[in-house]
Amino acid sequence: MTAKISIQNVQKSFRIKRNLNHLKEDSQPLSALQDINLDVKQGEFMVIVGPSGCGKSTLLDLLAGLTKPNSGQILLDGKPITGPNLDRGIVFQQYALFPWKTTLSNVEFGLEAKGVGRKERRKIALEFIQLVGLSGFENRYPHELSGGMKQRVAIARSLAYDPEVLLMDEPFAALDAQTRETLQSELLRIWEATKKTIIFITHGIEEAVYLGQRVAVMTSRPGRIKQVIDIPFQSRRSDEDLRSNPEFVKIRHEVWDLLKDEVTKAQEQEKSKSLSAISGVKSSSKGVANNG
Ligand SMILES: Nc1ncnc2c1ncn2[C@@H]1O[C@H](COP(=O)(O)OP(=O)(O)OP(=O)(O)O)[C@@H](O)[C@H]1O
Repeated sequence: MTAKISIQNVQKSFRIKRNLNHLKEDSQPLSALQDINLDVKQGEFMVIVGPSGCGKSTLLDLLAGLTKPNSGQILLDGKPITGPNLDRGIVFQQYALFPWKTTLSNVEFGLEAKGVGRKERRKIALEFIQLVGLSGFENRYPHELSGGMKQRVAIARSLAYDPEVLLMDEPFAALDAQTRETLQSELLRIWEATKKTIIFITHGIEEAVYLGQRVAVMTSRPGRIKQVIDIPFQSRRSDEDLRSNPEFVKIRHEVWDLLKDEVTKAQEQEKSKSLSAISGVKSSSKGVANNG
């Protein structure tokens, strides 16, 4: 069976300036992603977890079609992704809502772009506002909503135009712990109701194990897929507190074991990046002084 999404031998690098002299030849490649191979099934909830700076957002941008890989390809239903399209919905960490539009208009926005008529648009938007638990807040503006509510609007907006795949880039990272947990279980309910394929990026291990049917663990930069772990829980939304279930705790440890060396490496990379940035600033300001 063809995978819904197939990431094949994907590499991505960026050119970064070595110092503040804006000379083209003074840039060097930074390898962000290397040899990424991952197939995601139709209707699957796939979580990608990795340390800071390992290339998670870069991977999501590639899936969204916002950037292109240097080599390799990403297929959606067997066809290469060549740019952004309404077949993929995206929810970012920052709410990305239009501040001048109400909840209803924000949710209707993608439908408008898809050419859905006014009456139908309203009907569909109201259904999704209800699905995310925001009935009664249709006429509120984003500044009148809490962080969690704004993220519900963003989810409703992405789902309303019926994308094939929902891409989520740390959507709950900016929320307080209680709101985050509530939205995690709400998201599972919404996923079960809509049967969408979801690719969810996080650096939270507990979040990954709670949400994912499979969890792909990434290495530190250049990001590769270190291992993909199957999460065996059938229904995660039972009354039982799954997070304290011994099996859950065991898998959480397993993911942490895979991740901890990568986190240490990522921290070392960050440290040396800051140091070279400082020395870059020093040498470039010296350059300016010498030139003067
Ligand atoms: N446009 C860009 N130009 C240059 N370097 C970039 C660009 N985008 C990302 N990078 C670099 O690529 C690497 C991966 O970045 P990315 O944002 O994908 O990581 P991440 O895993 O999402 O990090 P975090 O968890 O901290 O958000 C980082 O070293 C980052 O500095």
